[in-house]
Amino acid sequence: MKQYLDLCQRIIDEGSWVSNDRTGKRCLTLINADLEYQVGKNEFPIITTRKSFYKAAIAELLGYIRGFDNAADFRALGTPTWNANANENQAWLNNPHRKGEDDMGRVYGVQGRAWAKPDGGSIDQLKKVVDNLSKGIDDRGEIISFYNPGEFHMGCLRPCMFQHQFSLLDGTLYLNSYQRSCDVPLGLNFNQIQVFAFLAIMAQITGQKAGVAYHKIVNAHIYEDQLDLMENVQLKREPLASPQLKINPKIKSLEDLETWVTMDDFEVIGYEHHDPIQYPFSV
Ligand SMILES: Nc1nc(=O)c2c([nH]1)NC[C@@H]1CN(c3ccc(C(=O)N[C@@H](CCC(=O)O)C(=O)O)cc3)CN21
Ligand SMILES: O=c1ccn([C@H]2C[C@H](O)[C@@H](COP(=O)(O)O)O2)c(=O)[nH]1
Repeated sequence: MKQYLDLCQRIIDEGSWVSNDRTGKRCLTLINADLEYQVGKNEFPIITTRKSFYKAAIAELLGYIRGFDNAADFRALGTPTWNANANENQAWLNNPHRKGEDDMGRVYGVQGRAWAKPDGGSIDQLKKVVDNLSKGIDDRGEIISFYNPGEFHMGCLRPCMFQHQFSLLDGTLYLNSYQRSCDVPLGLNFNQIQVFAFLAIMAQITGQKAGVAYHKIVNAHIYEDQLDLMENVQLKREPLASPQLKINPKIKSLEDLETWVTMDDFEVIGYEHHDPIQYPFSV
C-alpha cells in the first residue's frame, strides 16, 4: 500500500501536465515506476485508503485468461469495467471491425490465447507457458504478450498491461509484468491485484512455489478530473493493514480456470478499508 501512495504523491510532486488526444483530457504524468509484490508471503497489495472492488479486478484477469473479446462475458463473470470501452468510444463505434454491441475486438485475451499466425492458425501463448512451467521448464521465453501492433485497428483499446514474463529459479516462480500506460487512481487499483493474482494462480496450477511479482509501469498518470479527490481525499487517509488473498485450493489446472471457476473461489481475508471514492473514468 505504501508504494502505491508514494507513487501517487510522486506524480503530484514531480509530474508534468500532458494533454491526451484520445480522451480530450490533460493528465499529470510521470515516467517510470517499479512496484513489487510479495506473493510468496501473501502480502496482498489491495488499496485500503478507499474501498477496492477486488472481485471485479480478478474477474477481469480471469476474462483475459479465458480469451474473452466481449464486455457481456466480462459482466457475466462479475465486472462491468469493459462496458464503456466496448460501447461508448466513438472511434470504436465507427470502426468497421466492431462486431456489434459489447464487442471489444482483438484485445488482451484474444492475443494471449489466439495470436493469429501470418501463415494460418493461431498460437495459445498462455497454454505454452503453463505446460512448460508445469514440467519445471523455463526456456527464458515464458512470455505472454498482448501487444500486437498489426491488429491494433481491430480492437477497442491497445493493451495497457501488455506483457507478462514468468521465470523459474531455484524452485520459485517469479513474474515480471510491463505496463505502458496507467490510470493510477482507477486502473492501478485493479492492475496491482491482477499482477499479484496472476502469479499466485499460475504458481498454484503449475505446482510451483510463488515468489515475487515485479510490476514495471512506464506512463503513470492522474487525469485532471481525478486530481482533487486523490490529493485532498485519498492521500489524506491513513493506510490500514494489508490483508491476504485466499484462492480455492481445488483450482489445479488451466482447464479449471476455463470452466468452473467463479469469483466465489477468491476471498480476501480481513479486508479493512476507508469509504469508497468514485473517481471519474475517461473513455
Ligand atoms: N481511463 C481508463 N482507465 C482504466 O483504468 C481503464 C480504461 N480506461 N479502459 C480499460 C480498462 C477498464 N478498467 C477499469 C474500468 C473501470 C474501473 C472502475 O470504474 N472501477 C471502479 C469500480 C468498478 C466496480 O464497481 O466494479 C472503482 O472504483 O475502482 C476500473 C478499471 C481499467 N482500464
Ligand atoms: O489495465 C488497464 C487498462 C487501461 N488503463 C488505462 C490507462 C489509460 O488511462 C487508459 C488507456 O488509454 P491509452 O490512451 O490507450 O493509453 O486506460 C489502465 O490503467 N489499466
